[in-house]
Amino acid sequence: MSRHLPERFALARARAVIDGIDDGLLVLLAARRRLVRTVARLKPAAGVPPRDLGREQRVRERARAFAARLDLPPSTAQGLLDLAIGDACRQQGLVFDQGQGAATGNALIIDSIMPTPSLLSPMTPQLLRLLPPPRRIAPLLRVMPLRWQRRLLETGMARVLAAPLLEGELDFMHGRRLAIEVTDLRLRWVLELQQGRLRVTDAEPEASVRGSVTDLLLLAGRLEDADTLFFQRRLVLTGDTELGLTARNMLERLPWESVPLGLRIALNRGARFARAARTAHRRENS
Ligand SMILES: O=C(O)C(=O)C[C@]1(C(=O)O)C=C[C@@H](O)C=C1
Repeated sequence: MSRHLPERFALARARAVIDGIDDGLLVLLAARRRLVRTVARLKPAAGVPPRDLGREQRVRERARAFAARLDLPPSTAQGLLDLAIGDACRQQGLVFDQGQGAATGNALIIDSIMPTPSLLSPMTPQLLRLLPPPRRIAPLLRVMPLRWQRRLLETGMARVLAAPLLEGELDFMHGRRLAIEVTDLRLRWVLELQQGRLRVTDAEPEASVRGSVTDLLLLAGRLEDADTLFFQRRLVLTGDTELGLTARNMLERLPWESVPLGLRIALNRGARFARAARTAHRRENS
């Protein structure tokens, strides 16, 4: 029995992380539902039918193409999207037939009047403006318990920083505490290197890196470099300058190629999306 102990322990840990990821999926599904509510309100005024099979088709095709790049079986992506679209249909009182997506009841199907993707792209900023800005998403994130946030973050960092961690590039963090503050999401995590892994701790930080979720994502997705972000004060360093600067230099040298491809794509897409949404919101407010 005891010879299985390390494996049992590792198994329990891995399952706990899976639980955290499942929670993340549910948070995203809840966010999708909120947007479906907005879309449902807009459709009658926009003269668009409640059920839109063309759109559903495109949603599925996008998911299939993205899944292929992530090495995810197409049927898994298909199943997930069927679930999300089915939920959105029920939410709007539309009858969802999983097979062909044929709507019954009162829902109108006027596929032919749907805009082609090329006509859709100029609308993107308008649609993006409908997304809640990060400060409005903050309360939604707070429903995710702190220990789940920690688990997600620790797992994410372990994957992104696997190579520098192995090569000892983060050894300067031993016993040091650096905070990452996501200002618009009102989130803060204090990081410390413990037994070769970056952990989130409750201790007070010695230095902090502060920025908006979009700018931090742009940095993580390599769409902006640390130098520019710090120079433009979109990222701000406070506290122990030496620790902060060492962390900053490390970020600068991060071997991006060593980050798993799927994660790189996800970070890059997430960052582009966040940037486009921010630009759309800024235009609206200017
Ligand atoms: O985009 C819409 O109009 C939605 O209601 C959302 C959604 C979806 O889940 O993606 C659901 C039903 C529509 O037929 C098309 C798409």
